[in-house]
Amino acid sequence: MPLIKCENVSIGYEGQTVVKDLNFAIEKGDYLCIVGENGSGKSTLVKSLLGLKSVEKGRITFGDGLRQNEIGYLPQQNDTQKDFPASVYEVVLSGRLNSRGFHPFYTSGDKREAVEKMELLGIRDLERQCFRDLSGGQKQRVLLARALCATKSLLLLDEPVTGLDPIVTGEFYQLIRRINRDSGIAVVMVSHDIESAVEDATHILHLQETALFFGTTEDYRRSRIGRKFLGGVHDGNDF
Ligand SMILES: Nc1ncnc2c1ncn2[C@@H]1O[C@H](COP(=O)(O)OP(=O)(O)OP(=O)(O)O)[C@@H](O)[C@H]1O
Repeated sequence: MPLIKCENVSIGYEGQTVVKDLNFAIEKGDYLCIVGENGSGKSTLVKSLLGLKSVEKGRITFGDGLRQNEIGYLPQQNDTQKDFPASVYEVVLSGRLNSRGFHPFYTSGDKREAVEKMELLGIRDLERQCFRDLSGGQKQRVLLARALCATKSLLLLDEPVTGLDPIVTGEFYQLIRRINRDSGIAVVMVSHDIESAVEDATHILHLQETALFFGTTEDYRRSRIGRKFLGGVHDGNDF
């Protein structure tokens, strides 16, 4: 059974449908990149996967032990998050909040988990530092550790490398790859960087009002839509 299954899903705002008739599934250990132009509905779909926005039609179901509140989410960066006045440790630990339900206090297990994730991502030495004083790359590692504290099976990353320089971007992709391959955690990443997406992802969902393509990366590379967006198709007759 898939971790997430979307069947005939349409989502919109005040009667205006933004994405329609989406069908795709995410299995354990998959690495899915969601690509598409600005305004194609990527973040809207993310909100529905997280349960923050209801669907107009169709259904999203969760399986294989995943519950909707156990998705490890790394949101798109905004200025408020950048200035968050908390220590690295507090930010990472807050990843445990979603699964705590009505229990407001962290357990020793939660604290152990936060330390483990900081070690895994090489940020243990930053634990007492204020989040807002970190570099962009360090902040993303902290937010990734936070997301990992929230899940055992699925990470959802919304444009995680925006604003990072090419070296830090490469390091970040490498981390995600390692987590996906070594821990078997499924990754769903919204990305504008199609070229890097096809390097790492096992599956591609290309959105443009609906799914222009959903399937394996290999099939995407061979498809007309894939070759067009990867720069391989130059005339209207190519197939
Ligand atoms: N809160 C909202 N109310 C009304 N319309 C919205 C809202 N949020 C997004 N939209 C519209 O929905 C469409 C899809 O937006 P969305 O942010 O999901 O696209 P996106 O693919 O994530 O874009 P980008 O790549 O620029 O982040 C756009 O036309 C946008 O204007």
